[in-house]
Amino acid sequence: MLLRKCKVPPIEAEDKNGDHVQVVVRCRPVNPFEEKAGFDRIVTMDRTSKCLKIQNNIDNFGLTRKTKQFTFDRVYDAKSTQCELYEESVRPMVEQMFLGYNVTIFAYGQTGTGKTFTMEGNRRERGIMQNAFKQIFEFVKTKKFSNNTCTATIQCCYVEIYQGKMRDLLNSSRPVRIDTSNLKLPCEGLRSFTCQSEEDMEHCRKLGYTSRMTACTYFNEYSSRSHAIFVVTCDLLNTKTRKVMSQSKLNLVDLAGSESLQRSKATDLRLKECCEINLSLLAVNKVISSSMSGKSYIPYRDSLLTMFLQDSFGSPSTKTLMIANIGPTAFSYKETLTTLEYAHKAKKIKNTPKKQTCKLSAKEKYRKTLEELVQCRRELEQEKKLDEKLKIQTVQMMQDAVKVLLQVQGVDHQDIQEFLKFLTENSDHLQNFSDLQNSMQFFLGNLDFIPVQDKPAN
Ligand SMILES: Nc1ncnc2c1ncn2[C@@H]1O[C@H](COP(=O)(O)OP(=O)(O)OP(=O)(O)O)[C@@H](O)[C@H]1O
Repeated sequence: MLLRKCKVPPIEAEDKNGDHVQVVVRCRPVNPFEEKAGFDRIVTMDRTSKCLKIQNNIDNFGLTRKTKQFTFDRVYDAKSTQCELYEESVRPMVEQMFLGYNVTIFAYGQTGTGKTFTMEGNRRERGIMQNAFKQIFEFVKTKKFSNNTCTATIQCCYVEIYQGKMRDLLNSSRPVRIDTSNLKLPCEGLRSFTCQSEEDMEHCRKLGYTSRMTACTYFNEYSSRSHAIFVVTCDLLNTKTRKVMSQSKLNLVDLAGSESLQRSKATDLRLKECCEINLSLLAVNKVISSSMSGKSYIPYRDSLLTMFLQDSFGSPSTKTLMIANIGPTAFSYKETLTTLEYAHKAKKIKNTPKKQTCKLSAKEKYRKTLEELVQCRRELEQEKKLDEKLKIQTVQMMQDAVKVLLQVQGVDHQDIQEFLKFLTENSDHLQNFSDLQNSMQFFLGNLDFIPVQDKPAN
């Protein structure tokens, strides 16, 4: 087991494991058209080594077969389930929203590769959205029951970008326009709904989904012709002090699919849509390239999509997960290779400055401590039995975390002192593994709600 000890400040700001854009690749099954035409399967994956290989098509002389290899944060082959993808790659990202981060999860790839299936699911399998709604309300309920010091306000809205215009998918009668000065939601006129349950959110999703622009194209019977962004905002309020403890959001993005103009055989409106989609995806590509090369000017303003998602690329308060969807056969070799190269490039974007030599701000330190504890709890849950060394280490880690918080400016000292007391009194009575887990759960449940002001630490 990998049990990392919480560091007592100063904590070095360079994060070795998590602040790059996370990139996973998902390959859909062979479709009936590819099956019938007998296209070769050209993509192979190894989930353990996270490595993916793609073979090129045999050239005109049938001579060369070259293989290109890529490594990503995770790879999912055609047999992988929605549930596996969610549990391994998405759940830890959504968890970050409760720590005050803005989280963006987006599906990218050629048309017909399964972006909408991945995000919205179908009648048989829940997609990322439904699973995220469940996770959010599980969190809200746990917190409300574990202590009554906090309330969470969860709101959602659903917007589509179609042919360079924004449209509110939950209220199409009102005009919507971009407003980047509004940090919480870079939009004006977009209607937000307050949700009390997972079902409320699902209702909004379904409502928006049915209003989306779709059309039958050469590649996909139900092709999305727009970029759709479902935004969940989460405001945590301390009921005792009435202070807002954190405001964060989750962007769930189903991008329209890229298409080769030549191969798509599109004409008229479909052709216009196709051009518009490709242009906005090119703008995303340029933003990724500029963020990666550390340029000071990032061309966010090149498209509505990049303006709306501005804080998803290269911002220190954002965690981003890109799901690159691809097809498995030689039918789309070129497009698949382009998606993989693009995704590989995105993997190099860092959401934090390269190296910070200054100390972390109080809020960052607080978040980091919570992150370490959440990670520790996850690792603990995978353990089969509790040994004495593990117990001592974990309790020590919780105590260190409390000390970190005590040194952070703006923390409500009285609350933290209470936890320290709780830990000291209880550590000797931890008899078994579930005691330790409960204690950790209790600790995290309460710790999450201690307000921290964003002042620099001493
Ligand atoms: N992993 C998968 N398992 C089973 N079916 C899949 C999978 N991925 C995609 N499909 C099926 O492939 C078809 C195309 O998927 P989908 O519409 O989600 O593609 P898309 O990338 O969103 O396309 P577009 O960009 O044109 O909107 C659908 O019928 C979908 O159910």
